[in-house]
Amino acid sequence: MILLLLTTVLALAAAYFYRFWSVREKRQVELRKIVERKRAERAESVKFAKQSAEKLDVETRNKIASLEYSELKEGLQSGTISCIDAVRTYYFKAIQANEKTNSVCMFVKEAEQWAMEWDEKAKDPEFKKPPMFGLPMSLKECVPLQGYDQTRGFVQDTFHPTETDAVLVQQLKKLGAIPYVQTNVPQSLLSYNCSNPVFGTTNHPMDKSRTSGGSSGGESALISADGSILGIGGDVGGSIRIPCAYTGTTGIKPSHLRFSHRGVCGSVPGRPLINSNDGPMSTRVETNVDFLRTVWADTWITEQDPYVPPVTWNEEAYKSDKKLKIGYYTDDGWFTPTPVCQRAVMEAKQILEDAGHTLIPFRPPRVPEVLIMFLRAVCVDAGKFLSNKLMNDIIDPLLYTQVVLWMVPVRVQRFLASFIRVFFPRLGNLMNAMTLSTVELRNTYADIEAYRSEMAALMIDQKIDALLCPVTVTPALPHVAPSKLFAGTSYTGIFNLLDYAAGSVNVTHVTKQDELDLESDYEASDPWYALAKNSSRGTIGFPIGVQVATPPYREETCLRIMREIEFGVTGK
Ligand SMILES: CCCCCCCC/C=C\CCCCCCCC(=O)NCC(=O)O
Repeated sequence: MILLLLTTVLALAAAYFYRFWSVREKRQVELRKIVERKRAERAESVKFAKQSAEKLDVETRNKIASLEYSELKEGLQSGTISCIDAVRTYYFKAIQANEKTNSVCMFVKEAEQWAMEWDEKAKDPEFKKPPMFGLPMSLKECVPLQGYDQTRGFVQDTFHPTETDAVLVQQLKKLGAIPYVQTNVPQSLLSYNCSNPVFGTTNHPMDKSRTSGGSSGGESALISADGSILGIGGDVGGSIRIPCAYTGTTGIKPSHLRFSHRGVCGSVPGRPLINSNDGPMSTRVETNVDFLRTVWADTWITEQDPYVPPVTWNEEAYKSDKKLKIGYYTDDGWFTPTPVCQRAVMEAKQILEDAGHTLIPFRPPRVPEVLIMFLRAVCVDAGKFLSNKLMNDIIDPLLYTQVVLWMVPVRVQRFLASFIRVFFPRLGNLMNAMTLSTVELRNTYADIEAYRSEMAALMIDQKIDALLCPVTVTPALPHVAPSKLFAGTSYTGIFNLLDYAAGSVNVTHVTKQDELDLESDYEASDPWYALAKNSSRGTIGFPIGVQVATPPYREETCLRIMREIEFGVTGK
């Protein structure tokens, strides 16, 4: 009798799994066909951009291609450069950068037409050129651009072009900027590598086996390979700052309060307290400054979206010579960064002290707990939304570790945590991160609000204007590592949890001595430290950035400090 019952149960289970597997296989075949169509569409768009770029003579192209941001802007304003020539130059540059990095999702064909329309308008002597007249700009793929997909790396979201531009894109178009290319992202956006089944894997320009970071990794690869002069990324846990740090570029995530989120869908909708925001990325801090100074010159954004407070650019704060008090830390007490990431902070500290600022040791309290709050609130529903989407898609192999973690039922995670804690305490603790109930989630929201108050009090009491710290724990990682090393986001995630402005700026490069220090001083005391150590080997010459953070509405001070660090490093 028992044997019969057992056989029946096993047969039913096998039938269920067979059905599940065959339905999924059928869907996978459909999805693979969609990928083929999308890739063909991308190949067409590359062909179009190539043909357009070839219409420009090589001499003019080389001249425009060699210009710095301010020179290009000036040339467009004075009329020595036409919008169409600028767009064709940047089509050409992006094609070349893409061949090296696979950073482009789609070229924006309409960019040609928009450029010609602006050139036509400029023929009228009465026409007043808008401040971004003719500037080619790259956009992270998830930024809503009318007529183009925002797949976020999901095959199921291809061929669903958005009908309305994001408020920021509307503003950019009005200001004369020309979006000419969409750049790659990791599937789901919730990762700091850059790979998806639709457009493939984006590579670091210095080494194909490493990632350019994520989720704005298409942007960082394109910009650092000289295929874009200014791009828009997005950041909910480091997605602007980590790619910038990995590639030697610079970017800032403003507090989410300063941009509109109308019609914008991040990695997980319905996420009230871990705030994502768009932000500029480029090779120079002043390019980012110019961008934010222009889009915040008036209250246009607030007029389109009443939820955005009418706070305009504060030039006084950016230009101020008031000496600042800056709290710094090289180790957040959760994940000790590799020696080179700590050295970068100490060098930036020295630069700021030389400029007359006061730097004091400061470590945000209870970072291990903060990381749990961050992971719980960034996933919101323990990964249910994402795992449902992923189960109906082709899953990118570089995301497997993370996906498995989202698939394991939370009660099982909690049960396993008590054993895992014995030999891998840090993972054991994080295995309590995913929420079990709405009660737990509400408590976490309350904890985040309390933490914001606590940090505000600490900084006000000690009169601290800004914080300086590592961006992350290693130089650019091999593609597969970020999904295993999500614990390394404690340095960036905390500033999304606090909703601070936070930016990343290059300070140094990995040296032979850094590699020796890694071998002698960095203990591989658990699997995460071992992975960080192993992955950091062979990175001599890779760029290393630092992070500057300020409370909301102090983006100008954050940029001022970033600019001072950049000046101290480059002398220009
Ligand atoms: C072991 C316990 C289970 C935990 C499972 C957690 C899986 C990892 C989840 C989140 C990792 C967060 C990484 C964040 C990287 C930066 C992403 C970002 O800023 N994205 C932008 C966006 O989403 O818009």
